[in-house]
Amino acid sequence: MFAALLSEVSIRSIALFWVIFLTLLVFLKRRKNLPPSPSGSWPVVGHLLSLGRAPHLKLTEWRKQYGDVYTVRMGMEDVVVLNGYRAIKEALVDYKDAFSSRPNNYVLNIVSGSGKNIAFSKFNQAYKEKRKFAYSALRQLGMRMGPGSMEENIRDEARQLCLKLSEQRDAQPRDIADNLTVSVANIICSMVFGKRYDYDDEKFLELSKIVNTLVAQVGSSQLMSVFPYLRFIPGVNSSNRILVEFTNEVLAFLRQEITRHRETLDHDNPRDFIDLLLIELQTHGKTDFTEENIEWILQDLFIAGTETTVTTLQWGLLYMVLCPEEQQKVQAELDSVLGTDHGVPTLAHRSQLPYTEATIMEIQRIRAIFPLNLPHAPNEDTTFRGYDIPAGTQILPNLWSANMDPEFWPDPAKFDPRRFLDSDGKVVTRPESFLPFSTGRRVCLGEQLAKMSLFLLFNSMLKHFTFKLPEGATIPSTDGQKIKDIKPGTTGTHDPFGIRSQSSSKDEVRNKQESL
Ligand code: HEM
Repeated sequence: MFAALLSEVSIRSIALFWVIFLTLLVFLKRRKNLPPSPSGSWPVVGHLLSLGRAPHLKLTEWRKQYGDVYTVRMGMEDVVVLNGYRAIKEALVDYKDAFSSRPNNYVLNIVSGSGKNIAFSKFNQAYKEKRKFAYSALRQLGMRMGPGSMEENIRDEARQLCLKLSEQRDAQPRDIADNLTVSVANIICSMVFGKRYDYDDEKFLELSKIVNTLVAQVGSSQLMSVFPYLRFIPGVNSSNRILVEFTNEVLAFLRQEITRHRETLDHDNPRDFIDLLLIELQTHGKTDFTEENIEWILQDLFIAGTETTVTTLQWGLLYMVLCPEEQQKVQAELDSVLGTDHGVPTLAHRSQLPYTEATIMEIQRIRAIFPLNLPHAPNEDTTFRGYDIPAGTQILPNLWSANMDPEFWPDPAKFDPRRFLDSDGKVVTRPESFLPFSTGRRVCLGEQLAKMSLFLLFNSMLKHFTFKLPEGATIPSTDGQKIKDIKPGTTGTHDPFGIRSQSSSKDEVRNKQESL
């Protein structure tokens, strides 16, 4: 009986302890002074169930009710969401010293050696040096003129791409994503290794496959970022294994290239990105930036630079297919400026091709490939708009909400390149509420390269081909809900669609292959 009484007392004490503990927890949480939070957060999972498969849409919808800055619970973690151009710019530009770090993220730590690269590095001295080195190397390569310049390398890829597409012209309708991936990955290879690979080079195909799988795996492992303990569950931990294995394979490949470069390095004649980084490191060696960082930075360029550009091109072609009148306008402008003399355009044509330029901007506005940007975090406890945001809190700048904001973009779901033209028909420079590459300290490092690649590849394809859906095909959806696997920090892809690339007007490839 005594034992029974004791156990009853113990149970009561334990229950009482939990009541007090949970009350204190709730009380302390309330005192955090975080931005408001939507209702409907569940224990353990938080708002995850409400966010669904296209969180950027739900987060944009919540903006109407909870304002530009609010807090959601991702699992057990508070995440502050920034909506609309003003709040995003204020945080990332006006408060750039505060909001330039990255949060801890289990999956991103695996693929970045816990921040040894640039993209997922915390904001510290080492980050500043890595970014400065990489930025200056990209600039030097970008400024080279003539053969071997970045522009010439991209034009060369554009020629190869058009040749490949013309070989496949009479074949079955196809998803040309693989061709685009080869072109874009080769642009990075030319820049980083100083060489390109053939379309059927096994080593190159293997590298592309590994990089693609890695990017896809990061996308599908986001639940593990929220609940890292899932990695101990059999079945789920296979994605953990793939992430580790493939990251190591990419690094091993890059290490070989770095060794090859070091052995043949000529300080007076840097050939490519690796040479420039090695020289920079040897001449101005810094303690916070070592040779190990070089391989992680190179991996950054492949991971951040390939799928992003390919997905944008795919969206572009899809919109051209769905809006044939826009496709015709772009082709008419290309024809009027390039005539039949130029196989592929040059960057010098840019200023003469405003409609084409505006079309590429509209593609990037209407389908932001990083709708929720990469996650940011405050470097230290920060007061923002009257709220107290602790250091390390995950911040999601909802780029989608800016790019699709009806205040800046009337009828935002309509594909209309004219939004980016002024009354004189010139391209509006630096339009507000247009943030495909984000803004502030962590703005995309490859923005210039990406813009060059998009311009030269997109226009070369439209110069030589008209893109159509196969006869009888179901019209692919561009509904944001259909963008698959969009999670913070990953790119989204639309459903694969078969595109038939056809010669324009006269049923022939527009320019003969010799002129390509
Ligand atoms: C259409 C193509 C691309 C788009 C839309 C894009 C977009 C972005 C965005 C939104 C970010 C996150 C910025 C932030 O955290 O606020 C980013 C970061 C980054 N991007 Fe890009 N990107 C593209 C292509 C490229 C290319 C071609 C490269 C390099 C070759 C590249 C390298 C990087 C790197 C290294 C970062 C991390 C920057 C940092 O944390 O300091 N990106 N990009």
